Amino acid sequence: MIEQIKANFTESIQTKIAAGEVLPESIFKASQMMVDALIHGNKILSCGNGGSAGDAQHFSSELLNRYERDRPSLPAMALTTDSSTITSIANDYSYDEVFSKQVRALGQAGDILLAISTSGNSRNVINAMEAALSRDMTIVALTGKDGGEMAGLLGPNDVEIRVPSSRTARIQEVHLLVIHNLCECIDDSLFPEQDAE
Ligand SMILES: O=C(CO)[C@@H](O)[C@H](O)[C@H](O)[C@H](O)COP(=O)(O)O
Ligand SMILES: [Zn+2]
Repeated sequence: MIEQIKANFTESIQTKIAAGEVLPESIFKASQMMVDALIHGNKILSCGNGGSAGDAQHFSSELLNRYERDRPSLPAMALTTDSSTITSIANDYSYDEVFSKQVRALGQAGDILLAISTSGNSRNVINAMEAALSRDMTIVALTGKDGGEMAGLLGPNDVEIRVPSSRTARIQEVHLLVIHNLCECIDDSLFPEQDAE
């Protein structure tokens, strides 16, 4: 197991190095889409399953509260947190609808959906993207592997940030780094005068 643990560290580091070569432009583009939405009074909704649900909440908490510097709260909402809403939608309709029904209720034109899936094939995330497109929202998709079905849904105004790995855990580890970079770019763009701690 010790060798396996070491190999996991090595693989994670190598995945981050590979991602650092190919993802910075799309991360920056996604951050500027978010900045533009926030400047215009729009908000960011986020969703994903399992570890990606945690990532969706990690991102929204950093906008609603803060990332590294004191600055005003920014409007974001994870669609993964309201157990009453999620269980009733899953119970009465389908688990595939748990995010899309919330997007149709809360999403407004100009808002952004941060859609997170390592496979790109989670049906409830795909349905949330379709709901977002029907609401004239734009999409930032964090994916991995071959981008899955999610990659094929994106238009020219959307951004896919696809981690070059086929292993779910390694992809998730890079997704968190992507989220922190998005937060840093947003803060630098909107609040350049506030110093990071
Ligand atoms: O955290 C992990 C694995 O590291 C799991 O909970 C994982 O997120 C779940 O299996 C998800 O359902 C996978 O969904 P996705 O990334 O393919 O959309
Ligand atoms: Zn995990």
